[in-house]
Amino acid sequence: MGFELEGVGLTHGNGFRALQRISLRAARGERVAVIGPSGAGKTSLIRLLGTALRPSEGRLEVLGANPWRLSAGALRRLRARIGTIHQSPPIPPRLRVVTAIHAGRLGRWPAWKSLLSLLYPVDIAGAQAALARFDLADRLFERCDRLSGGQLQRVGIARVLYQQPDLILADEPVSALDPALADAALGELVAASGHSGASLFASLHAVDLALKWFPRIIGLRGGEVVFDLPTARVTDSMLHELYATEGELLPLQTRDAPVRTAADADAQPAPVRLDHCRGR
Ligand SMILES: Nc1ncnc2c1ncn2[C@@H]1O[C@H](COP(=O)(O)OP(=O)(O)OP(=O)(O)O)[C@@H](O)[C@H]1O
Repeated sequence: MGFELEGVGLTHGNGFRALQRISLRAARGERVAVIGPSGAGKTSLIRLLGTALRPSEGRLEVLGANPWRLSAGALRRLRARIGTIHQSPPIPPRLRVVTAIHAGRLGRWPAWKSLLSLLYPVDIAGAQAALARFDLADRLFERCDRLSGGQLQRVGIARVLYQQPDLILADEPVSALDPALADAALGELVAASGHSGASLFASLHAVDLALKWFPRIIGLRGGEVVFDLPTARVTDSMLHELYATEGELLPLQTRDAPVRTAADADAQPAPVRLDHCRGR
């Protein structure tokens, strides 16, 4: 099993209720995208699955275990099986790319190897192969603070693939990339997760990318699941309803409808054609 949530709610420390009545199940190896307007609770849900946050109520299992009933050692081992791709990778700026990639396996390597990897890169070929997937093999010894935001985001994806986790959580993994690169990087992530058999759960701002690369889509709004469907059954009207609070145009990576300007304010929005981006 990838994960299972039953009646899960999350109230943040300031009393804000970010998630409620969440019941979801994903099988091992499943690929699921979560979409929804800003503030819907996508990041909160990913942080719950990554065991960074503890549910305020309900039942949560990740990779077959309730993280909050495990001993400290077992929780550490579970976390080493989960790879999280952050929108802005938490990578110390002065670190070299090769060390940032190796950091993906620190939780899996024995202590001596982890320590050695900080002093001297222990698996240069492995790190280079992970970077090559994202056209960054030549940046292996670059300092991370000399990379662009988009390059750093791809290093963050490469690091998680190098980790070889059983569950990949991706929070807006390609938000800093231009459309062509975003599509290619997401394609690599999908291919790599398919190859390794890891479950992939990603939040995506761009609806067209979600429809193209994921066979199952969860629509989240106001901390609740609005729909949870195979991609082929998600209709354009469901999508427009999900994003109703964000205006009439859907957030797309590659927009083929004209962008609405103030001058168009009274005009009917052009329909967004989504058929071409469904299904892979
Ligand atoms: N640590 C926190 N303390 C209090 N409220 C929080 C905290 N983190 C998130 N929230 C609130 O919870 C709600 C959901 O936030 P979350 O970041 O999960 O949404 P999101 O769907 O990922 O949004 P976005 O697409 O803008 O990143 C928001 O209203 C946010 O302000």
